[in-house]
Amino acid sequence: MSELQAKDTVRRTDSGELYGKPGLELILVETPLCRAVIAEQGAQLLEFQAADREPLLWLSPAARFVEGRSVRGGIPLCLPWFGINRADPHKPKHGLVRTRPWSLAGSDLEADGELELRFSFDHPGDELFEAAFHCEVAMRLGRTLTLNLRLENRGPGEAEYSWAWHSYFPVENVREIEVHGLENTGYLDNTRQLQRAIQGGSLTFPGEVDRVFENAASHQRIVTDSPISLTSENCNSVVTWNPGGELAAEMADVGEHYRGFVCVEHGNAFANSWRLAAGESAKATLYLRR
Ligand SMILES: O=P(O)(O)OC[C@H]1O[C@@H](O)[C@H](O)[C@@H](O)[C@@H]1O
Repeated sequence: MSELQAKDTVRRTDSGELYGKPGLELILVETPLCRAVIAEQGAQLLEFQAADREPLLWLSPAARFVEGRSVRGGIPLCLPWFGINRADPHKPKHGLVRTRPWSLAGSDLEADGELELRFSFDHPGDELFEAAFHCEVAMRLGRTLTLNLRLENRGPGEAEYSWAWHSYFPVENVREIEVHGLENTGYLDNTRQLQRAIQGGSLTFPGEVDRVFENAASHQRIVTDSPISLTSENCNSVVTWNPGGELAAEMADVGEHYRGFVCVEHGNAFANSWRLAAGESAKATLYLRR
């Protein structure tokens, strides 16, 4: 539907106005179906709440809003490499797009009341990541949150991309929740130099947990009083993370708040990384709701 109607529900604001911490430009969406806050930097969704539902995403009470730094919470997109850059560990963790300016390329209010926002990002190719690429993220904001990614390799040859939507979900106490949907799946344990292990039953978080599940199922459920459902298409890796108390104490934007979130991240990393030929593109989708 019309861009005009979308304008009535999409407002530009900033982190000073919304959180009392100036620093980043934000987009506030309010429709009869949901409320969302998005940082144009990184096309990072910070808040999403469907009408009559509890908030879907966790935004750290200690989050910082600084240009060039990722905000702790919501859904940062880690790309074109996930985690530590294995070729050069001195490069920034989780790639470069989460801390860069993106452009809001368009918005449409659909007939069913859902709002679609489209963001785009172009990387020219440089010393951080040699291949040029183009990235589009479409957010469909309704009762369900739907994220679509399209990534196009614009480099002259084949390039490898690993990435994830690094989603932070709110929980009352991370020690009391379970994640279902990863049973009997192999993982790389990032707390033990990526040793391989197999997840037996449901996943729990008694302390630091940092696991990369390759070739994972496309559906998970975070079991709390108000469960969260995660379904993806063409995301073959799932990463689960909570730093636990000791590590969190060293993270200024987490600290004592570590109990209040769990990360269940969908993407394609490690064995599932995308190898794209020159000019080739690939797509993935994530559906989240509670
Ligand atoms: O602090 P960052 O760079 O946002 O990363 C947070 C965590 O992100 C997770 O995805 C990784 O598996 C962890 O190893 C990492 O610590």
